[in-house]
Amino acid sequence: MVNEKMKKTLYDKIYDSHIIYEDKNNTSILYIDLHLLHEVTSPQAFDSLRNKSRQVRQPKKTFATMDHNVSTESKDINASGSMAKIQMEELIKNCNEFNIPLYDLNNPNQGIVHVIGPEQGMTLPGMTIVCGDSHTSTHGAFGALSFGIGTSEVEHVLATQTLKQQRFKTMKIEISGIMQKFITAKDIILSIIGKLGSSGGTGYVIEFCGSVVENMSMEERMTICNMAIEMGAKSGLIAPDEITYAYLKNRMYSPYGEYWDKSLHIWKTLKTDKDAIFDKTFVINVSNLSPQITWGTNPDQVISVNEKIPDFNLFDNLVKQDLAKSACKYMNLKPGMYLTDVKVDKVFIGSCTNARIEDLRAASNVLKNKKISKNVKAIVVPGSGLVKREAESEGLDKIFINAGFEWRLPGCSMCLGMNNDKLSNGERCASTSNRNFEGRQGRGGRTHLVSPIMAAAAALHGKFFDVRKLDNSGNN
Ligand SMILES: CC(C)[C@H](C(=O)O)[C@@H](O)C(=O)O
Ligand code: SF4
Repeated sequence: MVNEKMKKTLYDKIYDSHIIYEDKNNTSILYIDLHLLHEVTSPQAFDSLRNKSRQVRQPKKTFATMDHNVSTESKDINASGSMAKIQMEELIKNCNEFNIPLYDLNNPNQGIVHVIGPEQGMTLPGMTIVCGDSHTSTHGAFGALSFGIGTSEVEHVLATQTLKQQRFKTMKIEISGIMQKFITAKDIILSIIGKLGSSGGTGYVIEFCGSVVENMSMEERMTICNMAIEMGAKSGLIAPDEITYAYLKNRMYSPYGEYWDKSLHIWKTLKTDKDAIFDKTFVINVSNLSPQITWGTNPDQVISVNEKIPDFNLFDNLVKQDLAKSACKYMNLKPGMYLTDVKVDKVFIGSCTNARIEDLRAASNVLKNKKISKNVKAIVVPGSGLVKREAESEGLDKIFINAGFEWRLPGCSMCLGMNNDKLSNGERCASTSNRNFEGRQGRGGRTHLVSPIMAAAAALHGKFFDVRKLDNSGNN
């Protein structure tokens, strides 16, 4: 148990303030402030609740959206096939029965759960937030303790608004240096995952800090926390500050009037104490960072755009060598190759990692007055209805469409291919999403994770391209 006089990390502060009960083995029951639901991981939880004749304890602290298998071409519930239809219909039925607000296909603000939570002001500093979805870590960008849970835990939270938890270890990742032009939050988090490995964060909640993080927008911070899970971490956290408050002011569910002032007062205490001790610390300077691209089937198999695919015989352990070998085979690549010599078939700009307004602004800026390669099929899928409308009001849709992209409806889409947006066998994709596992975007599909501007540059050239070398004169 943490001694009250001890200096605390931000994680400990949030954790401690939500304990309802803690036993001598440090197992706690935590109060949950916000529970987010989507169509894929909630149906069994509701069924089970119904079977036990239980109610949803706090329907007003629960929000649902349809995102994973919605069509991005039509608002028709039948458009993504029968399984998708069943899951969406179940969600509608369950939300009606239990009085839970639902962002359904016809809601103008429907979108990816991790995009709409923050933009509607549901996600607030100091909260505990859960969802049956691993990328719930995204909400940590606001200084909220947020993590993914399994379906039986979804049921438990629905019924009790609490969750059994163990205290996790804490890791501090300090990001310093200067972010050069064309280097994005995506490049930073990919390079951190590359250095620490896909299990480097296992057992930890990671607090990201340092001058680079302090200067980041909320969109950039969300990209960082979103991918903390890809290094195995329980969650990512960033202390709230003026940038956080400015983002949250006047959002739909943000506190207002005197509640805003009271909240600010509390939010300002949400910082790791000066001498608090982390279980592990990692420091990275990003001044010399180049744009990153994954070459393998795991987010930690990543290189700079100007590097060759590594000779895995030089890797220090056999497991890593084997993984790299099979990844190269699946990806149809060889050590020593440059990805800038490799053609792409599809480009996907979307997902809860990189489908927010700033991501679309950045990508469209690269595409302005240019045409994508004839050999590439490219889609842009805004993270939410709000992002889509905002982008359209700025004319970004026109830039994408004129360049040759398809401008789609919001959803998870080709991030995981649960709708019709998939890669075919052997197709290669420059994707702004967060996972590149075998078959992630469709059976036999080959995914390379990149930033939105690197994805746009790949679309223009028909192969991977160093976005820093783009000609701004209007030629590709
Ligand atoms: C479908 C869902 C359970 C899954 C997750 O938890 O992450 C999905 O969102 C993903 O990104 O793979
Ligand atoms: S966009 Fe991708 S990573 Fe995010 S919740 Fe949807 S499927 Fe999961």
